[in-house]
Amino acid sequence: MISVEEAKNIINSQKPNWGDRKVLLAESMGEVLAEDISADRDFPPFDRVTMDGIALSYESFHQGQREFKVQEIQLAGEPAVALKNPDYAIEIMTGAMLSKGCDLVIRYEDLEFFEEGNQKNVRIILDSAERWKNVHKQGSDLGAGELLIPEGQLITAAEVAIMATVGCDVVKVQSKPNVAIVSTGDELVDVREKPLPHQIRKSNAVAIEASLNQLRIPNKRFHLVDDKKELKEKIRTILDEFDLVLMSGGVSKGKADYLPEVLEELKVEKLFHRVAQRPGKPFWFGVNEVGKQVFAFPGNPISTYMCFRVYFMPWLMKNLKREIPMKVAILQEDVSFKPDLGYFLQIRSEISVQGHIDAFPEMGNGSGDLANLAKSDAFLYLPPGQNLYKARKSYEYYSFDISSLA
Ligand SMILES: Nc1nc2c(c(=O)[nH]1)N[C@H]1C(S)=C(S)[C@@H](COP(=O)(O)OP(=O)(O)OC[C@H]3O[C@@H](n4cnc5c(N)ncnc54)[C@H](O)[C@@H]3O)O[C@H]1N2
Ligand code: MOO
Ligand SMILES: [Mg+2]
Repeated sequence: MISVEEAKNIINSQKPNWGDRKVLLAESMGEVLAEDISADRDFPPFDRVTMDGIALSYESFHQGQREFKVQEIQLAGEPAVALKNPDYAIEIMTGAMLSKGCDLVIRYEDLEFFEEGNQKNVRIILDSAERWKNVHKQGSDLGAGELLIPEGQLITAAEVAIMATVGCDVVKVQSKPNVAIVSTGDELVDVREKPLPHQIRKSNAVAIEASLNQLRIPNKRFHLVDDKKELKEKIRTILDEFDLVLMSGGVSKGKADYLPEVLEELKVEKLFHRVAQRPGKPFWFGVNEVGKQVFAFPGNPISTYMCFRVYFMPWLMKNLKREIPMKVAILQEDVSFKPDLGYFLQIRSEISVQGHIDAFPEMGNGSGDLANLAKSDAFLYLPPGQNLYKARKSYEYYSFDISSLA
């Protein structure tokens, strides 16, 4: 049996490759870039005027000239006009290409206009200005061909804006895994069915399906009966079709717990079976020859959900570049737990006035007590090696609410 930390390390050492696909830029938010994005031209692409005002020759201004004839108006979106000679200035707008022969822009706030006959003139009421004032010089941010966003970066609104400006209307992103969710067990009936006295509804697989749907991870749910031959045939096909498999039930020591055997017969190499934890001790994890992972969670509902949340979710999100930040919460009551196992305690959390997470134990009746899940909203990890966990200490915290990742 291995420790919680060892199990996490083994899972985290799996580096999956789910390939890539092309998506429309407008649908790329939250995806991970699968290509480098480079500048298609200089940033900015021309000497860009940054203030509404006039463009003129710096040399004339520097020599002390303060009055100029207004030659014409140049708006943003028009090709650059040429200054006739240094006695002229051109009225120019923010975003326009700097007029040819000009290397200074003075804003309207520093100008006075006056007429001489039909000629519109301008007077600059400013003592000094440097060359290129109010001009965002071509290529000053980045040169054409230089790297703007590296492959592997999460796409947020900032990346979308940059990609739009370099003309990427379609973008290559990392694919998300196509996940098979497999529940096993002859006692299980569908959610819509009315169970007979010896049956129960299959809640585990539905909870996983809903969580994956929230994160927009493609998935499909299967149910397999406790028959070794059928399990082997169906799991073989599922492994062919899907990138990874999440299973629930059938991994303990029962007479119908065939999964560890079946998976090894299908050449899924066992990387661990059994973790020193409660709940979830019989957790099985392996990988097949082509690198597809199988997470076989113990069937008790809290065990399945705990292993999904604590082991699978952080690994999945890390590989989608959406690392889940590790949080801690402060235990509010002493908790006694004797077995030498890591204990994932169900807790109800409250935010204290100081902004900490306070954790109130909601013990319930063990890993089959599904009803207790509704009273709690997170797991608190109490590491092995002690019998009494004192109040006011901080422990790793795993919230049930994953909506911030969606
Ligand atoms: N002799 C031993 N027996 C058991 C051990 C052990 O170490 N020695 N471990 C116990 C622990 S801990 C757990 S957890 C369970 C794990 O059992 P399995 O993974 O083999 O799961 P099943 O036997 O198929 O089912 C267990 C339990 O969970 C219910 N279940 C299963 N799937 C679902 C589902 N999709 N939705 C809702 N409920 C489900 C199932 O009906 C059983 O009640 O083994 C202990 N036994
Ligand atoms: O430890 Mo088992 O996971 O149900 O209680
Ligand atoms: Mg069993």
